Order: sequence, then structure tokens, then C-alpha cells
Amino acid sequence: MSDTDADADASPATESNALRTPIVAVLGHVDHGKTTLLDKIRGSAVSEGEAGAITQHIGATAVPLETVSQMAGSLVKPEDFDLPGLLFIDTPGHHSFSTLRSRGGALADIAIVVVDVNDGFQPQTLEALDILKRTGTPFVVAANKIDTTPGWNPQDGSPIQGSYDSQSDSARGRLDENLYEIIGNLSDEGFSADLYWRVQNFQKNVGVVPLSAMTGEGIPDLLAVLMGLSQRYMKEEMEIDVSGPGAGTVLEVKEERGFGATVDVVLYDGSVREDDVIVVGGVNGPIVTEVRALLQPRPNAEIRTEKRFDKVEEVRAAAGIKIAAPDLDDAMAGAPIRVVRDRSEEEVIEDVTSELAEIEVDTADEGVVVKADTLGSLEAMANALKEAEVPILRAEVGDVAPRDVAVASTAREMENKVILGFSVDVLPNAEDELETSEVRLFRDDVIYQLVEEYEEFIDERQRAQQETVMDKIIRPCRFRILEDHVFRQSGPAVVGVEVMSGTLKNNTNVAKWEGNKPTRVGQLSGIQEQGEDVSEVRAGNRVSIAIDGPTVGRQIEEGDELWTELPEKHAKILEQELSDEIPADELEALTGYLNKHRRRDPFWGK
Ligand SMILES: Nc1nc2c(ncn2[C@@H]2O[C@H](COP(=O)(O)OP(=O)(O)OP(=O)(O)O)[C@@H](O)[C@H]2O)c(=O)[nH]1
Repeated sequence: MSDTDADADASPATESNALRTPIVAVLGHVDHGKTTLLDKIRGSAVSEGEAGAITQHIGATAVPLETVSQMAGSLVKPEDFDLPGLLFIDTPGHHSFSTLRSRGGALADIAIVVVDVNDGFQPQTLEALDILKRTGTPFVVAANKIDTTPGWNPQDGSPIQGSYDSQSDSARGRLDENLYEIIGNLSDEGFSADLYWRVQNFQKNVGVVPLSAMTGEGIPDLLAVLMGLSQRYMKEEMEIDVSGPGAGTVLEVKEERGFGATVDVVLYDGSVREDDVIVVGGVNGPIVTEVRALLQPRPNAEIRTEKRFDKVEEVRAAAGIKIAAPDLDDAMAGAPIRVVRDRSEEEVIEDVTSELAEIEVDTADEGVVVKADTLGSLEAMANALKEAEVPILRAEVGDVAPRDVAVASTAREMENKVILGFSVDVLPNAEDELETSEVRLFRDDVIYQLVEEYEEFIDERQRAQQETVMDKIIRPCRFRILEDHVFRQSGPAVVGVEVMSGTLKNNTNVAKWEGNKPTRVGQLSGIQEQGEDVSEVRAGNRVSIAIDGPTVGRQIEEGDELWTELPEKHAKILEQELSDEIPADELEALTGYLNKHRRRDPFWGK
């Protein structure tokens, strides 16, 4: 491989061959500071004061190398770099990240995982790491909110080089502890990590950069790591043919006044021009259409003004752009978009089709219906459900429609008469359908919460089912006639008893163990608890009972142990019942068994 400087000298970016900006996405748990970090980077870039400090794209902000270097001070010297800067995706959160998909993986070239130093790893931190692992995306951890460490004295610039050492011992100790906990958590997830100033190999080690998105401390270090990582390890991937046919990913599908349905796109290769024929992944397959307008946000445009966009003739990767074209209503967020230029339309359509097919969702004959806002989030949902062993019948991008309700209602099991909607709306006529059907809809915009809600519903159902099983089961009951509590010997016999186990129910058969088998004594014809008639009574209580039977008087005496509903065959089951530890599936088998024998066994009388 040729050395970097020689390479730069020999082939400065030519008209058709250039290095593009690496695309950076910000991920992390809710409230850990993703938005604040992005705002701070954008804000301090702008406050560097020069025109062209940043360029606002659709869905992204481009920070040129000059500005990065001004912000990072001595940490980023422009002469050491030939990448043109960094393109930050504006929407934070891994939901948007998973939208960013290019062939075979994630579109974002680098990710920043924001972790609140005080809060540490949280469910969405782990979710983010899972996505990054799966897509093989390099990342850096921003250990955020160091300014909240008790005793910390905010200082300008880097918390690491210089000012860190001057902090009070207690602040330093506390921060160290928190940072090493983050490093430990990363290592639990299979990453080798180190605080950034010790990292020797960014490909092997995850750099953890302590910073404050609020005060800006440490942001120079973060930028230095991002630039260093990209320059050192990603340069080759950044080489593109800018006049080649554009390739990108749809971030969002949006209705715009005057333009109809438009797509917000992140372009990572080639260029798009006005009047280009494009192929876009749609809900019903590839859409072939022609670019009507390429739109960029108008700087300082007021939200209500008509002219929110400027038209441009061409955009080159990497860039965020809004494309207006006919027939984009069914375009899917997360789907690929390709320009047809030097290849045939058919070839490009095939390309888009095969890229769509890469997003695999294993479906089963019986399972839940999944709807998500983007292909990426659909994929992430499918992965999360697979891990939770929840089968999927159908998975699609789009709002919940009447057809989804119809499909879900065909499921045999109640737990599959379910629609799981991730970041989607419900179409009005689907709401009507939902009201009149048995289908349950769960919606959320955090994947793990959505899966948890569904799992809770399943658990609740299982508990309820178990209760019905318990109700159906014949619960043998053991009870003892108390001393001096034989009030009457016959017609019927009336005795005071203590219920020792199970539930004593009225109108059940009463038996007594004699020899090695139960003998019928009679039938329980009344229970009185503190003078009140009751139909059943649980273990631990003392009650008076009446037993009807021709020979009952001769069969019972004080101190006797009696049973209700106890055929010989069930003696073993009784032991289990008493141990109170029958797993649900055994219980179910047991119910079947008992019910079957109940009908056949003459012991049960009528
Ligand atoms: N003290 C301090 N507060 C911070 C810092 N970064 C963020 N915050 C605060 O933490 C809260 C959450 O920050 P956000 O940037 O909204 O977090 P987020 O991760 O974007 O949250 P969501 O968009 O809701 O996922 C806000 O009140 C911020 O002001 C920091 O470095 N120091």
C-alpha cells in the first residue's frame, strides 16, 4: 500500500475521483445527551464564526475539515488529513441509525455511542452495541456529562490532556470509577476498550472519550478520534467516483406542499442530477421514476414560509438531499435508492430488488404481525423478536392498515392475534377494525420496550390460563375431624373439621383411607363457616360440615382424617399437589388425566 502523503500528492481528488466525507451517526440510551452533543458540535462549529463553517443538508450536517480543525485545535491539523470533513446524521438514536443501510450493512461509517457517565450502560446502550456489532460499524464511546461529577471544575478544552490532572482527587476518583465501569461493560459485550489517550489501535480498541456535551469539554478529543479513525482506517472506502450514478438510502418519506411525496435521502456514492431516472425501494417493490427536483433546506427559512427549499442541479456524495419525483408515495424509509445512468434500468431494478431481499425476516405460519416505520427498524424488530423467540407471521414497513388487522385476526392463538407497531401510526379505518376485532395492538418507539410490553401480555395470559387450569383440576382436600366436634352421627352427620390441605368444596364425595384404598363415606352436603353457609373453604380454616350417607355414622369418629375427591389412582398426584410445585405444563396434562378418569371412575358417583 502506498504511503498516505505520496498518495495524496500523486492523486489529488480529480473531477471524477474523490474522497467523500465519512457519515457519522449518534446512538445511545434516552436522555444520555445525543441531541445535546449534536447541537453542541453544530453550534460550536457555527460559532467558529466563518461562513461555510457547516452546511445544513436534509437530515444531516456537513462539517468541513477546516472547521473540525478549528474546533479541535492542535488535536486535528488539516495538513494531516485528506478526508474533506465529517457528515453528521441529524436524527439521533439507533432507530435512525438502523434506517441507514447500505448493501450488506450499515450506511453510517462511524458511530458515536453516548453514555451518561453517572447512569452507565442502559438497555438502549446495549441495543445500540448489538446493532453496531451486527453491522460491523466502528464506534467511539462518548462518556458524557463529566461536568456533573461532584467536585468537577469545568475547564475549557480537553478533560484529558492537562485539565484532567488538575481536578480534585475525589472528582478524579469518582470519574475514574465511572469510566472504568463503562470499559468493563464494553468488555462484557465483547469489545476491548480503553480510555482514548491510551488507545493504540482503533480498529481493535474502542476509544472511550470523557466529555461534556453541555460545556463542550472533551469535544475536541472526540472530533480528533473521529477524524483519526476515518483517516487511518476508512480512507479507501471513502474513495468514490463523484460523477458515477448515485447510490443512497431513503431516510424518510414525506409529503411536501407543492411537491407531493418526496424522499429524504443520504447519498453515499456517486451523484444525483435533475432529470436522472432513479429506482427506489417501495412497499410493493422497486419504483422507477424521474427526479423532478433536488431540494436543499433554505438557510434561515421560516417554518411557515412557502419557500423552504432551494433547488439544486446536482448533489454529490456524501450528502443529505430531498428528492421530489412522481410516484414516491409507496417508497420505504430504509430502502435503497439508485440512479440509472451507465447501466440498464433492468440491471438497477435487479440491484434494488436484491438489496431489499437482503433484509431477511424469518416468518412462520403462525405468529404476530409486525409493522415498522423503516426497513432498518423492521429488521431490528425482527432480530429482537427472534431473540425473544416470538414467531412472526408477517413483517412490513408502513402504518397499521385494515389489512394488518384482518391478517392478525386469522391467527389461531390469542397471543398471535397481535400487531406490534414500531414508530408507526394507525390508519383511521384500521382503528375501527381494531375496535371490532379481537386483535391487540402494541405500539412503542423503543424496541426493547415494545418487546417487553408484548412479553408482559403473554405472561399475563399464561398466568390467567394457569388459573383456569387450576380451577378445573380436582383438588383433593384433606381434613380432620376435631376432638369433641362430632355433633351428630347421622341424617346427615354434622362434625367440626380443620381443612389441612387443598380446598373443601360442597357437594363432593367424602372418602376415608381404609386398608390401602379409599372407601366412600358419603357426600358433603353443607359447609358452615362461623354460622354462615359457604360453598368452599381453603386449607387452614375450621368449619362445620354435614355429610350425607347411609353408614356415615359408623364410619367416622373424632380425630379421623378424611378426603374429598380422592380416587386411588390420584394418590400420587395428590402428593405433588401438596408440594404445590407443579409446573404449568404438567398441570395441563394432569387436568386432562383427571377429567378423563373422573368420567370413568365409578367412585365419582353421579
Ligand atoms: N450536565 C449535563 N447535562 C447534559 C449533558 N448532556 C446532556 N445533558 C442534559 O441531559 C438531558 C438529556 O439530553 P438530550 O440531549 O436531550 O438527550 P438525548 O440522548 O438526545 O435524549 P433523547 O433524544 O430523548 O433520546 C438534557 O436535559 C440535557 O440538557 C452534559 O454533558 N452535562
